[in-house]
Amino acid sequence: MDGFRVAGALVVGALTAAYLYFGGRFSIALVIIVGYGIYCNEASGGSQDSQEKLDLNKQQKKPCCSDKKIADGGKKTGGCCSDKKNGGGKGGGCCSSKGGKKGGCCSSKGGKKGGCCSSKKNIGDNENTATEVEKAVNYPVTVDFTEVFRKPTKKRSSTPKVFSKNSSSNSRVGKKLSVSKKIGPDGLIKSALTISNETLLSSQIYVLYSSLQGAASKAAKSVYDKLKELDELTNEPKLLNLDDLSDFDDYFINVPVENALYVLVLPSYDIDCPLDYFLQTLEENANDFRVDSFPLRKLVGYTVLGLGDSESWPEKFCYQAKRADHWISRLGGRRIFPLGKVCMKTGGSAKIDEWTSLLAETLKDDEPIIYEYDENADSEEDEEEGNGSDELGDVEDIGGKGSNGKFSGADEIKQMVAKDSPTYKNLTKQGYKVIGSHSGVKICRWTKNELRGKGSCYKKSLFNIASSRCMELTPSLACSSKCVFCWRHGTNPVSKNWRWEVDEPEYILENALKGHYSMIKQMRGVPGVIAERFAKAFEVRHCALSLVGEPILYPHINKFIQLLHQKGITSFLVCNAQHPEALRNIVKVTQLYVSIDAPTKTELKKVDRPLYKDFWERMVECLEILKTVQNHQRTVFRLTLVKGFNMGDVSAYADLVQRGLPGFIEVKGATFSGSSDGNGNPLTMQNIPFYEECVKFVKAFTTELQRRGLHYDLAAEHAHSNCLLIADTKFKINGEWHTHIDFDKFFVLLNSGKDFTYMDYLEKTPEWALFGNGGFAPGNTRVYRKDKKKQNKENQETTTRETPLPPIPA
Ligand SMILES: Cc1cc2nc3c(=O)[nH]c(=O)nc-3n(C[C@H](O)[C@H](O)[C@H](O)COP(=O)(O)O)c2cc1C
Ligand code: SF4
Repeated sequence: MDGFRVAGALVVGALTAAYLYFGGRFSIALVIIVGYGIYCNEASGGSQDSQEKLDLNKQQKKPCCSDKKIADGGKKTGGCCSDKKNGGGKGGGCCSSKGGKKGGCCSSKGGKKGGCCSSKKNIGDNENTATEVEKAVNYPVTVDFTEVFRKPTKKRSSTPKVFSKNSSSNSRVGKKLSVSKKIGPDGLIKSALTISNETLLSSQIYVLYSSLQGAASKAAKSVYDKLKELDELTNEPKLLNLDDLSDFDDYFINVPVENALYVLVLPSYDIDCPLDYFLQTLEENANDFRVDSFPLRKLVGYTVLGLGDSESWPEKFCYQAKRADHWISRLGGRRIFPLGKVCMKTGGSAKIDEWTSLLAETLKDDEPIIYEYDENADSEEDEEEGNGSDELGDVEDIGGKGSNGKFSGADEIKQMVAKDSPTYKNLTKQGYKVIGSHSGVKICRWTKNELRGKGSCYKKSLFNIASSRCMELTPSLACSSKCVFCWRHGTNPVSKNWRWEVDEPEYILENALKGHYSMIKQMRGVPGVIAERFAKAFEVRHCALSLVGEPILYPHINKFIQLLHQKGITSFLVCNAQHPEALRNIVKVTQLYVSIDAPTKTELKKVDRPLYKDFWERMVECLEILKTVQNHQRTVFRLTLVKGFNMGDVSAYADLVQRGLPGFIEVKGATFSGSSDGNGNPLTMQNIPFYEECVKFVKAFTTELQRRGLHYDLAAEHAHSNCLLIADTKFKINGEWHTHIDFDKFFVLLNSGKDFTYMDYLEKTPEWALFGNGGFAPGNTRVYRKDKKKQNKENQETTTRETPLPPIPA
């Protein structure tokens, strides 16, 4: 066959040459030669060609040189190195075979199909296949860090420096972060992210802490001081208390600056504490489909230092720090240094120093920091099986596994204020009686004052309450806001919803009354106590449901109110306008308050620091409820004025009044409750308005309401506590204000079972309580403080600004 083709070629060649010799056209001669070539090729490859292609494909799935089958028997299929037969074969060239037409191999520049080794064209063709080959044999994948350790383009250095010893010429300049995927020996996909020390040193470090008793706050300060000493740092670190953050999302979904690095210093408590809310927020964000899956990838990195007590809480040692570490990692944070766990019982501060020094060294060290994580760890199953952890994460030992697959530490129903908690100690130290695990009573200073004939509270002036027979109580010490003027902020539990053990309403009322009466009893030796008032004080007539926290959070609030009424105790319920559903369902109360702490969304966020993201919508909904579903109640807007926060815009307040149409608007200047250090209350005396400023505000407010055609006017006042009352003019009957309450009538109506409204239990406002008359109740003797000028010798005060007062009364 070959001889025939050679002869044929000679004949065709000779004929073509003769054709040209006799003046034939060159193009036609070329066509003849090429046509013959194709003919020969078809004839020889013909039947074998398709099989050849198949074989070739098979070969491509295998490493070339070691393919025994090909080496032994391949004739026209792409052979390979050392295949002598194929060495000169036409169909399958190999090493150094320059002329191979098909299936070239090593160095084969011209190979067209199924090549190997360094044939450029073939490598390109087989790229995907090659990856599969690697996977199939589970080749170790080299993680290339080289592009990472380039100095970032910034002022610190003029010449780009290669930091890594592993760097190669392939590195791409300017990339700070490299992600390489590999399959670990366990078959799980792992990623390695690396970060340069230059990036760390030029980051903005935030030392964030939470502390109940001060240890974590001290530790955070020491970490902060130590990091501040690092000359290599471009930016001075910042020290922040987590309790002072008005919105965790500003730091844990968004980041304050693009080069932020967090160092968290966290204690652990197996009782309810503010840290719970922080952890709950992290967890919620990690599971919230509306939140970007890895919002904290924006961070340069983070690390957590946990403080705890391994002797007393061996199983829950630093469990909250571990949880924080876990959730930040789940949110995409890159751990740049291992979680520290320090037992504060044994050499705590030395260990904190050691951890901090190592952290500082790590920041400076230009060795690669490799952060590995298991991408499969995102599912709860993995958490359950402990797969979701890495060596540093150490998450599987955080509590046990709850029935729903979450950590038991998170699942356990805790007590809101357990007896051994710092909150409990704080409260009792300040004269509170904690009832059960979530309620509290405290005898109010006005109750004591009235017992001694020294004046009554503003509710006496505005609504006829007998302060000496009033019990101030909350069935929920926890709140869903962190108001700037709340003196309890920083230690009381915060939560959007109820998540604690629940005490029965009967139990709470019985023990609250016991607690209240025991506190009254203590007054018997106090000079000046009026015997008659003292005796009557053992028959509580009013219950101010406020004190601290959010009473409406308590799941049995309605039952509790009904129990009060059954005992002939009136109910003054104050709520924070964040729980519309609960408000909608609230039963008849003597007076229903809604706190309006600011007139606009921005200001409300600033003042109340609410936990709900839709806090404004919630408040607006509550106002609508007052106007509609609850319009049979005696409704009151309570405004607490804080200078510099919420005293600017009477018009915006008027908008809210239009929405809710309350019967009354009670305006009260905020009370100074101590300095901001420690309790997270940012107010100073400069934020406490003078009474004159409150009056000015109220007058402007009333004018604005009237300008809008709303029938409100200034009705009463209690100058002593910076308090004024604006009322709907429907309470001005025959030219006389009726802002007071006929309590007997209220109970008669309530017990009648008939429908009734607030207009059915009114009482005339006495002269002394009307606006302009000061509101100091008769039967009491005004006492001036020694250091205070007697501005008014009558039984009347004008301002409370000079002396810090106790917390805001109900
Ligand atoms: C009531 C209470 C509960 C505690 N629970 C734990 C705990 O579950 N795990 C732990 O490791 N440490 C626990 N501790 C120890 C504290 O975490 C440790 O004392 C820490 O230093 C307190 O920090 P702080 O002073 O900043 O609040 C508890 C301490 C108290 C008082
Ligand atoms: S201030 Fe509040 S708790 Fe105190 S007596 Fe007046 S209404 Fe009652």
